[in-house]
Amino acid sequence: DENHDNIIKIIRGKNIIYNGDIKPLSIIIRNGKTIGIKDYFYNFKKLKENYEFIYDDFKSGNKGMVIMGGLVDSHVHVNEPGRTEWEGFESATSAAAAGGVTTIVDMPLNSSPVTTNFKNLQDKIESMKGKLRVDVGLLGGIIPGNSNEIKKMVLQGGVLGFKSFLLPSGIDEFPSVNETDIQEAMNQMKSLKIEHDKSDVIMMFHAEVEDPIKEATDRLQRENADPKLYETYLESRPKIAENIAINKIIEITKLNKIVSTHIVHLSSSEAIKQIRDAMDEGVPISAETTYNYLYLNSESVPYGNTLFKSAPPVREQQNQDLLWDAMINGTIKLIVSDHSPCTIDLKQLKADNQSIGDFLKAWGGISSLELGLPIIWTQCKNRGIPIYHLSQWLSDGPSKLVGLNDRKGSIEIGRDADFVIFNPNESFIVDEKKLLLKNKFSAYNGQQLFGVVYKTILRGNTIFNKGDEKISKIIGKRLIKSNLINKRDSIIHC
Ligand SMILES: NC(=O)NC(NC(N)=O)C(=O)[O-]
Ligand SMILES: [Zn+2]
Ligand SMILES: [Zn+2]
Repeated sequence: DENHDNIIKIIRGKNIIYNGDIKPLSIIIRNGKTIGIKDYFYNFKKLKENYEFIYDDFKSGNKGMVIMGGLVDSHVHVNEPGRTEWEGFESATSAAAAGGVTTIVDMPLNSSPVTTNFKNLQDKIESMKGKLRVDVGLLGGIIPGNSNEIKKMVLQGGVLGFKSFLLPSGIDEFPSVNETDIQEAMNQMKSLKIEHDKSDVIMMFHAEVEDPIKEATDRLQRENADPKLYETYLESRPKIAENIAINKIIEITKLNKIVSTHIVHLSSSEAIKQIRDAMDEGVPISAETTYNYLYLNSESVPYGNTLFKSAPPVREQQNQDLLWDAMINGTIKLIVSDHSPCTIDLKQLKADNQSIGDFLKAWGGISSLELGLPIIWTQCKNRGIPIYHLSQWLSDGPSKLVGLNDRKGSIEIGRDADFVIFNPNESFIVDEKKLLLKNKFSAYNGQQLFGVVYKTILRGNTIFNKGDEKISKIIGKRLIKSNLINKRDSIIHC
């Protein structure tokens, strides 16, 4: 395939993010892998073989371009098979490529069937064939009574981890779990770690409990609060719903010691301290936050614009600032999209962009997969945060979470030659109609963002150039953890 042509390819740039720094370098690539990182003025004749440039700003002039490892987005709801009118592998991986994202990890819902057993996993893998524009990893789902599916989904299905909800997910086929269900799953995960030589994978949780949300919602409805007012929705999902859930997960993780757990899409800044204290005690727990919680704030959500609805909710500006503090002090090490698109009617909106939706009835999920790099860079630029953090937070953090960091993440010898080339000083106004996503409605429409993607490279192959309206190379692969690839059990490949 495209990765065995044995030709030496070179990327030479003045501003390459490498090893926590940004400097002029030449990157040597062969068969889809980074095999050398040399000085900008390296004498390529030393290679003693033909080579070609993928990108070289020595002649063209740098024009401020920055090069970093391709983004890894470990929290994407692709929703295929089944709900392909919401998204699908073709549109999701095309949007990813246009956004400099070279790896995505698909959540076990809102596809139908949900990925909660080996058979459904095979259906999912079948549905991926001939569609992948970037590399894709899969997560399984933990629901009541399916813990007997865990080992097979890892050892033969190659899932990178599991996800479960502590309250209803919004999808009937994917019910929430209680402590008993979690412990049953944990027992299987421990066995994977001990009996199957460390074939352990990450266990992720949607961390909100239901009671505080029910109480708040009932009170708001008794008070006749306006459901089209974002404030009403925000009050219906108080931080304590996250704080209690996270405390439960920390206790379960402490009890089970060797199974690593992860809090997805942390929004409550009040939970940062308990997560940090647990991490400092050596509890194998981590947390992510999302592009949305680090860019948007509740004060700015327009009346009735349910495109801004997610669960947990986008909270106040002050909460956003505290999440940024947690990024900078290393409590939160990764930022993901939690791309959760749906059709516009499920948002209680019409396609006219003027309509007003009911936040309490609308689907919870914000669509942002294609915009992560400019969303986060714009915030970093405004907050004076050095640009090399992008590689740590948007590439290395997510790839470490799902055990892919031997191949995916920041630029490094031995890793896949995945890169994004972008201009951090150039801005654009988000035009939702130009997004490659299937449902072209965005909470970010009209925003001025800095960081224009010029080129995306997947394993040494250019898959996107600025201005491309479709991604024609279909060279994405399904990703399985390296220690499982050569397992005696037959891994099913897509
Ligand atoms: N079923 C979903 O897609 N849910 C997602 N929805 C959000 N975040 O609003 C999520 O991650 O919980
Ligand atoms: Zn969730
Ligand atoms: Zn999600």
